[in-house]
Amino acid sequence: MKIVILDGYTANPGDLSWDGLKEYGELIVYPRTKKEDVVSRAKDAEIVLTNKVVLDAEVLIQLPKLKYIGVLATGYNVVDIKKAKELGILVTNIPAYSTDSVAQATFALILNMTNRVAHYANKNRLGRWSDNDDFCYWDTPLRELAGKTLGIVGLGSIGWKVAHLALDFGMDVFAYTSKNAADLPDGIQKTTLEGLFSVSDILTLHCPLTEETYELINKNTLAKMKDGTILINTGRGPLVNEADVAEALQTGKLLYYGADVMCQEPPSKDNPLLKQKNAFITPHIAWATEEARTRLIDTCVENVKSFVEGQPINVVNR
Ligand SMILES: NC(=O)c1ccc[n+]([C@@H]2O[C@H](COP(=O)([O-])OP(=O)(O)OC[C@H]3O[C@@H](n4cnc5c(N)ncnc54)[C@H](O)[C@@H]3O)[C@@H](O)[C@H]2O)c1
Ligand SMILES: O=C(O)[C@H](O)CO
Repeated sequence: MKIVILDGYTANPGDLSWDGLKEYGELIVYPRTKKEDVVSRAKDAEIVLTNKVVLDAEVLIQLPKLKYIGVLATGYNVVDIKKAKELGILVTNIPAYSTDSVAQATFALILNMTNRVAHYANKNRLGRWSDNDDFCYWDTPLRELAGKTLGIVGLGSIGWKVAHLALDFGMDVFAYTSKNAADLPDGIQKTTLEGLFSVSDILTLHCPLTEETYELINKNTLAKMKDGTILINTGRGPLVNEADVAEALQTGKLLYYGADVMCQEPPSKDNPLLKQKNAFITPHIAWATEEARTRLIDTCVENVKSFVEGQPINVVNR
């Protein structure tokens, strides 16, 4: 059995090991693969593993030996899962490996906006505090989270964890979710999408990228939000229309945009959000703690083992 990893570098830049996979076949690990090389690299493989290399219908039909795609991520929007199913290719993902890390990163973005730690540390390096007349100074709005309303789109593994952290901060928590209101823990209130837009001081996106959620945040939905809403996106870039978000940041409709993901990754240098003073963008690293990447690789090996043994787990296209 030939196993090909198309873009192994980000999950394992050298500090972890793919050796667990060697038990299940001949393993070839490419650090990264350009679009034009995908078919030639994957064509003899029964098992292909990808994090962000796109396997769309056009690619899949050129891979007749392929039996299994293991997505090295929770979000599996890079694979055309319907076409894969039609072709008899099983697709799995890695659920919940980075829940704690992504929830932490979500609050890192939020707390950066309320407390601006890097801003003050940088100014103080330049002598701003030393030159001050009083024992303290601030030149950004300082905000307390307690009593503010957090709106969550998608109450899965990450949304759930974020909700609990928010409750611990004393926030009021609302969620747009298909779960029954009665099944939600105390303190998390179910609402409609419209309801969520109108109550949230901070709105955070934790749903997958699908046809339904593509550009969920756009000119029209932004208009339904409170003036000065904070928007957080650690889900996927295309959950928002970036041009509309950039405009909302300029008009003040959005106070801040905090994102770990962008529509194009890496983004082009002229993406307006990168230069926007009230946008704080991290380079898709919420998942990338050593702890989470270790769990990712462990689950990847479990997924491949289960597939090879005929009892596949974490299948997303049954
Ligand atoms: N930035 C990162 O490093 C990083 C890391 C992990 C995951 N992610 C992204 O976060 C997403 C969520 O991860 P998770 O582990 O919580 O996944 P999950 O599958 O546990 O939860 C997703 C939730 O979204 C809900 N959902 C689906 N469609 C929806 C819709 N239209 N409206 C509202 N809710 C909807 C699902 O029912 C589910 O409860 C992933 O799909 C991925 O895109 C990003
Ligand atoms: O979905 C995920 O797991 C992260 O975005 C990393 O790819």
